[in-house]
Amino acid sequence: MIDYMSLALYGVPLAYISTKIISYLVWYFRTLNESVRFAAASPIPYVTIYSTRASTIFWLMSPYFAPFFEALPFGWGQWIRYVRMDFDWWYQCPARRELGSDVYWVASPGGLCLMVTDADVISEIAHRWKDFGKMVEPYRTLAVFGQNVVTSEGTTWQRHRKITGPPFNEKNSSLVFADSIAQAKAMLASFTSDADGKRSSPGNEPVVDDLLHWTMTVTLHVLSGAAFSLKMPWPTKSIAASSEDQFNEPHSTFKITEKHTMSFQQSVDSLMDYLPFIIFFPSWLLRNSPLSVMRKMQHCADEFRTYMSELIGDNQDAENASRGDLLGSIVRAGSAEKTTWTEEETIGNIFVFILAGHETTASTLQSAIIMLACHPEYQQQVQDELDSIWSDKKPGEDWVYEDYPKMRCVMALMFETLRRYAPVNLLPKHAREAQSFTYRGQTVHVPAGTDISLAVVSTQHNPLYWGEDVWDFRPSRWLMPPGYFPPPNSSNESPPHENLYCPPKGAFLAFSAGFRACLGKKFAQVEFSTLVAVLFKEYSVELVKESKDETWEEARDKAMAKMHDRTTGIASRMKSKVKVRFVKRGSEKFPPRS
Ligand code: HEM
Repeated sequence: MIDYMSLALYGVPLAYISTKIISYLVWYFRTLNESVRFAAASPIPYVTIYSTRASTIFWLMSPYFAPFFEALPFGWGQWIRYVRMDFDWWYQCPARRELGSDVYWVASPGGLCLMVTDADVISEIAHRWKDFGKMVEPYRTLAVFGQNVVTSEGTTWQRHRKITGPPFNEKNSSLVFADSIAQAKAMLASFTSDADGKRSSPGNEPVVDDLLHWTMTVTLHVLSGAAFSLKMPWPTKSIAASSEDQFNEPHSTFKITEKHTMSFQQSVDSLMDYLPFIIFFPSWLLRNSPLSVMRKMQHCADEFRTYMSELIGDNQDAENASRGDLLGSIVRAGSAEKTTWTEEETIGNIFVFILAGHETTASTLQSAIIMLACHPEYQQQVQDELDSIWSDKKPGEDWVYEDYPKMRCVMALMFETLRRYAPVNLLPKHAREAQSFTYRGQTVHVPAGTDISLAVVSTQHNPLYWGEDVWDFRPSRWLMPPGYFPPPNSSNESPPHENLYCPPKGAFLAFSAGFRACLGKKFAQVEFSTLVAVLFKEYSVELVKESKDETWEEARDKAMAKMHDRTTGIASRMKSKVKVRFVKRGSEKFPPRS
C-alpha cells in the first residue's frame, strides 16, 4: 500500500530540489555553450571559465580557492587565473602572454564578459557612454544612504553630475591647497613630537605604525574642509600620545552633544570597516541583535546619518547654501528641486563623496610615502624640487596656489604611484543593446547584455604604452625634457604641469576616462602634491628596522613585498603595515644620504 504520508514528506521536497538542480544544470550548460560558441566565432580570442562571473561570493573567496585549483592535474584548474580577484595583479596579466591580445572574451555560464586592455578600444568605450553604460550593480553597496552620482546611470546620473560637478573649480582647488597645508603641518608635527607634544630630538622621532590611519585622517579632514566647510582639528599633538583628543576639541564643527557617542571621524572610520555588513543585514536585525558588534555596526550608521542631518540642517539658510562649495550646491539643489531631489539623495551624495574622495587619495599617499622611503634617490629629487620652488621658506610660509604647477617631480610621483598601485583595478561597463567596435582593423560584435571590464592593472602595465620596465617603480618615466611635444591622440593628465609624459588616450586609467571619469581628479592632485610638499620640505621619511641587525636592503625588500601583497575592499589596499619614521633632513640614517 502506498504510504502517502512518507511520499508527501520526502517525495515532494526531493522532487522540488531535483527540479531545481536539473534546471540549474540545464541553464549552466546552455549558457556556457552559447557563450563559447559566440566567442569562438568572434575575431578576438577567448578563455573559458567554469564559475559564473557574476558570483560575488566566488569572487570574494577566490584567493582562498585559487591554490587548490592551480594544483589540479592536467591544467584543469588553470581557468582560475582569469576569475580570481585581482587576477591581473597576481598573475601579471596572463592574457597578454597566453592569448597575445589586448581584447578578449571570458566565456562563462551566465554569459560573456569582454576584457579590454587596449587603449584605443578603452577610449572608445569610455566615450560612447550611452552605448556602453557604467555597470552600476557592483556599486549597489554605495547607495546605502541614497542614490548618488557614483551609483546612478543615464538621466539620473546626468542630474546628479549637473549638481555635484560645478563646485570642482579653480576656486575650490585653491581652497584644497590652503586646507592641505594646514592639515599637513599638523600631521607632520604629530609625527615629529614626543608624547608630551614637544619636538622630538633626532633619533627619537616616534614610529608611524599605522600610516594608512593617518593618511585617511588627513584626507578626510581636507575633504571635509574644502568640500563641506567642516572644521576638523588634527586629533593629536603627537602620535606617540596615548589618546586622540579631537572629540571635545572646541574648534571642531561637530561638538559632543547628547545625540552623539562617537566623533564624526570615528563614525566615518567605522562605517568604512563595517560597510559590507551594514548593507547585507537589515537595520532592524543589526539594531536588535544579541551580538554587540552587530549593534555597533548599526550604531555607526545611525551616528553618521545624524551627523549628516545636522550638517544639512545647518546649511539650509540661503547664505550658507550659496557658498559655492559642494555641500552648498547639493543643499541648494534640494531646496530648488524639492519635488525631484530627496533628502536621501543629498545624504547619499555627501556619503559617496566622503568615500570616493578620501580612501583613494589616502591609499595613494600611503603608497607614495612608502615608495619614497624605499627609493631615497627619488625622495632627494622631490626635495631638490621643493627647495628650488620655496628655497628656505618654511612649509606653508607664503606658499601660494600659483606654485602648484611647479611641482613636476611630485606630480610624476603621484602618477607613477597610481600607475603601479591604482586604487581601482577594474572599471565595469555594460552593453545593454548589441554594439560593435573596431580592434586591429576588425569589427568585433558585442551581444546585448554583455558585461565589459576595462582592466586598469593590465592596461597600466602594458609595455606597448609604458616600455619594457612596466613592473618597475620609475617616476622619471613621466618627466619629459623641456620642449616636449605630446603625440597626437594622447591625454594630458595634468594640464597645468609642463613637460610631463602624455600617455595614449585610454592607457592611464587610475582616474578612469571619458564621461564617467573621476570628478575629484584635480582635487586629489592638488591635495596630494601639497601634502607631499609640506611633509618633505624639511623632513625625510625612513623605513624602521624590524630587528637590530636588519640591513637597509632587507628592510626595503620586505617593504616592497608588503606593497605587492594587496587586497580589494572598497579600494585596493595593502594587507599589512610598513612602519616609517619622519626625520629632520640632514639626519637620515637608514640609509645614510651621501
Ligand atoms: C587619488 C585619488 C582618486 C582616485 C585614484 C580616483 C579614482 C576614481 C575612479 C577610477 C573613478 C571611476 C569609477 C568608476 O566609474 O567605476 C572615480 C569616480 C569618481 N570619483 Fe574619484 N578618485 C580619486 C579621488 C577623488 C576625490 C578626491 C573625489 C572627490 C572629492 C572623487 C570623486 C569621484 C566621483 C564623484 C566619482 C564618480 C564620477 C561619475 O561617475 O560621474 N574622487 N574616481
